Amino acid sequence: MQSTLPSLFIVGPMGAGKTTVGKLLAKHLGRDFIDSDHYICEQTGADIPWIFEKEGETGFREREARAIAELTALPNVVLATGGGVVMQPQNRDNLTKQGITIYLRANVDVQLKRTAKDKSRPLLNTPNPRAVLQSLFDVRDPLYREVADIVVETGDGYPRYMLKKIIEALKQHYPEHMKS
Ligand SMILES: Nc1ncnc2c1ncn2[C@@H]1O[C@H](COP(=O)(O)OP(=O)(O)O)[C@@H](O)[C@H]1O
Ligand SMILES: O=C(O)C1=C[C@@H](OP(=O)(O)O)[C@@H](O)[C@H](O)C1
Ligand SMILES: [Mg+2]
Repeated sequence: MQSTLPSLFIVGPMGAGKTTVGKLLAKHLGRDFIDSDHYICEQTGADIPWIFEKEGETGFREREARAIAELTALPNVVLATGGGVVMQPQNRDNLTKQGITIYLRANVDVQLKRTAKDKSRPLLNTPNPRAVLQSLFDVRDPLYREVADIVVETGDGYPRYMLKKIIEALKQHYPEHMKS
């Protein structure tokens, strides 16, 4: 029975497809979808570039930690997080204890391609986004792995294919929750 499946949290780097695939996953499971970045923007009444500009990354991380504490406590949701969520121990703790965490893993080439045109990620507003993505990946990949119950590799597959892979992984890891 799907109703007993805990809340699902999606982590991974910028451009992995957390927001896009998370929405599809929520729809497929008939659950509410929440994106922590959207939630933070709603609560703040401002977008992410504005928060970074006025409050710095530190201000954004404080808002993010409060949002994650609230959102990971909700039952029956699919929650897409921002790529930096794993940097704070209290976020890792909340993700680990309150639901099933899926690491959507993407290499730097894929991340670069998918984030190139979008200017809403302040950390990539730099002359060398590839170098930034690589150094973030080096630091964060072990932390994503630390919190993840499931790791799903995203290559060239379209969002629908990623959805299929996640459903297959959930069925394999949690057959008791995923009888269809
Ligand atoms: N599997 C995929 N294949 C192709 N494009 C994708 C895929 N997943 C996401 N995208 C595209 O990549 C961009 C970033 O996706 P997004 O969901 O915002 O990533 P994240 O939330 O992990 O940063 C969007 O333009 C989205 O349409
Ligand atoms: O990797 C990061 O530190 C960030 C990722 C972004 O979310 P996405 O991973 O959804 O792009 C957003 O939270 C913010 O720009 C910071
Ligand atoms: Mg996102």
